[in-house]
Amino acid sequence: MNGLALSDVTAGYHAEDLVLNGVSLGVPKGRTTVLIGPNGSGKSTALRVLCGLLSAREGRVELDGEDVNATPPHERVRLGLGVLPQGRSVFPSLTVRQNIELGAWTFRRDRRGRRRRVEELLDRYPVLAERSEVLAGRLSGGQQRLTEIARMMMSDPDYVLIDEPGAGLAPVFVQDVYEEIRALADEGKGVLLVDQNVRKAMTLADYVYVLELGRKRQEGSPERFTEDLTGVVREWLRIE
Ligand SMILES: Nc1ncnc2c1ncn2[C@@H]1O[C@H](COP(=O)(O)OP(=O)(O)OP(=O)(O)O)[C@@H](O)[C@H]1O
Repeated sequence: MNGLALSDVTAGYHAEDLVLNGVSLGVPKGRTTVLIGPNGSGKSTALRVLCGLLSAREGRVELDGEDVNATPPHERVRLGLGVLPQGRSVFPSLTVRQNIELGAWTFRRDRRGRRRRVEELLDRYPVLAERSEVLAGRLSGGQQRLTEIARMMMSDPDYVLIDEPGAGLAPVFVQDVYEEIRALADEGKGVLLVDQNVRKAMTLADYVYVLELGRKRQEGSPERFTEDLTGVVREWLRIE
């Protein structure tokens, strides 16, 4: 079956405790799937299992029908997975172009292909093209995040995992980053977005999963949640 999926997955960091407890979710191509839940509910852990930084103890991790639980992260990139991790991950003392080139794992034996792909991405993101030889540390937070997106796009992934894309960004840049995420789904990629900014994430969502204490609590179309979003969030925060 096409899609990226967790099926009945249990996972944890220490032998004695489980962080994910029988979680199933699916990320189809061309759609934005949003994963929300209170702090510590296991959202980032689910992303780690999907990208291969943590193995599932039980259950299946599927990429287009193939069980990839034992497949290392770099191989998953080759199979079509892209990751935008939480927090800043540009190298400030490298140029924008060099930062983008760092996503070239799939082109490591193809220098010409690598150069061509960097140029394609600079064409796609004119803001970065204008600053391609500038050190990434001198860019605004929004431009740094865009550089990270361009780096992720070097391998032209089918699925992208995005963790808290607006965190640490000034509000004026947040909207641009969400627009870019929308564009990724519009061009056919399967997007899995983990976000604390529930309202913002809902504006992009085609389908929503709610995690609580490592279990799937609810799932459905965003309309279902927007009607009672305040109620859901109040419940997390334990507001009476
Ligand atoms: N590297 C780690 N080693 C040990 N425990 C961890 C590690 N990362 C997360 N945990 C624990 O796993 C649980 C789930 O954390 P996770 O980061 O997946 O939650 P989250 O839903 O993404 O939370 P947040 O919204 O705060 O980012 C928490 O209890 C956390 O303390």
